[in-house]
Amino acid sequence: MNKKTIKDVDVKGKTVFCRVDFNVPMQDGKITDDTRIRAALPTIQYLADQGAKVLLASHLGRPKGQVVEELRLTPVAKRLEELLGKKVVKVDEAYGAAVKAEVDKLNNGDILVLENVRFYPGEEKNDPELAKAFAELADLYVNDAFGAAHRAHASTAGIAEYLPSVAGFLMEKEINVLAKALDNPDRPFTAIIGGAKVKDKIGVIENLLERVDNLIIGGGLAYTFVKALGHEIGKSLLEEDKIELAKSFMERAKEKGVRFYMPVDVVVADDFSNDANTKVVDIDSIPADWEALDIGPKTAEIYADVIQQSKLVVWNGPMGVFEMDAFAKGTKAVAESLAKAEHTYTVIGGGDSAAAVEKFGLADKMNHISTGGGASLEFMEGKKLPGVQILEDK
Ligand SMILES: Nc1ncnc2c1ncn2[C@@H]1O[C@H](COP(=O)(O)OP(=O)(O)O)[C@@H](O)[C@H]1O
Ligand SMILES: O=C(OP(=O)(O)O)[C@H](O)COP(=O)(O)O
Repeated sequence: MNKKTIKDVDVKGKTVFCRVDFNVPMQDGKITDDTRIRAALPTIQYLADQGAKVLLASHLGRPKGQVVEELRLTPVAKRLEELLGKKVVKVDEAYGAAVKAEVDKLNNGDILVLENVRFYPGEEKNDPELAKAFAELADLYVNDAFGAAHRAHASTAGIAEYLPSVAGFLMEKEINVLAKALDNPDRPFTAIIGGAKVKDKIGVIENLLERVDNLIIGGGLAYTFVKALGHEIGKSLLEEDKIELAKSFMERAKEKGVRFYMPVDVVVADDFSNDANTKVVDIDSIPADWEALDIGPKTAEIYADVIQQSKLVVWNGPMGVFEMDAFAKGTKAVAESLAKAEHTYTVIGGGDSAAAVEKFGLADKMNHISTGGGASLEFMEGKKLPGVQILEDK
């Protein structure tokens, strides 16, 4: 990464406005997965150890510019305190006189968690007045919120106009892993693209086709490709208006010498439910009234073989409706193959694929699980992330 990081600046005695992505899943006021808090610890710990006064800013959920009691960052600050084993102060606003008064009380190495930045309408509008108000609290801006790096908001982008701005360690790691994969991959390089809609993955498939050796397609989006090959797909997901695009992707793969893998068999169901009747059929035999909700065992075996032979695999999107056990086998087989591939560097592109790997208890077997779903997707599309662009070049 050609951006300055916290290692390139002196932070001792400085007040640092550190944007993190503490947008964690919550249920009944409890954090159900603290991965994102843990992922930010190296930066927070380093800043504190170096003698900075650390202000932590994050969004939580989508409160749309107003205070939503359940979306306060208080439980997050508490969890952070437990993880760090040291006192963390929490304030109920994110800028202004009351916050400034708390900041003035901080000693070097102290940590203060600000309130949910999306309680203010200016945040998502990237309002310069709000950005300035955030900047007035601090001497330095650190962006460690990779998961929100595709958002040009006041605390992820605007603030950098008013303060020296550098990346945190999580941001640096995420960008380095993804950039290495796209620009200088170890080969064979395989991308596995699944999930629900072709529409959401067009940019990623387009960009990856220029870079990979193998492209594996699965999930609901596969059936638009299957249809494009002339097979009947019954009631499986279809985006009629993307059939021509699917054809053009397959043609482009041929031109580029990219091996394009599609399901050869599938699990079909007579209902979109865990207790539906199911059977495994070949890809050219999907019954008219049934829908394909997972890849079949032959397909899973082929995909697993390709994974074992790859040096680098990037995975985005499940192979089937993995939330229901009846249709989780294909996604599980891919996850297990990745877990077992010792000579393969495995990158999980956030979102549902990360959730699937967690669900199967295989997270610690992956080399890199991105903390950003949308952000890693946009990066893999070749888009510039605003939260990175605004940081100072090395
Ligand atoms: N064959 C299928 N039919 C319908 N939905 C599917 C199928 N395969 C996967 N899905 C659904 O796709 C969803 C994930 O899609 P998406 O949001 O595009 O993935 P990601 O979050 O990994 O980018 C999951 O909820 C999953 O149930
Ligand atoms: O959870 C997030 O996105 P993700 O689910 O795509 O990884 C980020 O915190 C960004 O949140 P947002 O999509 O409300 O801007």
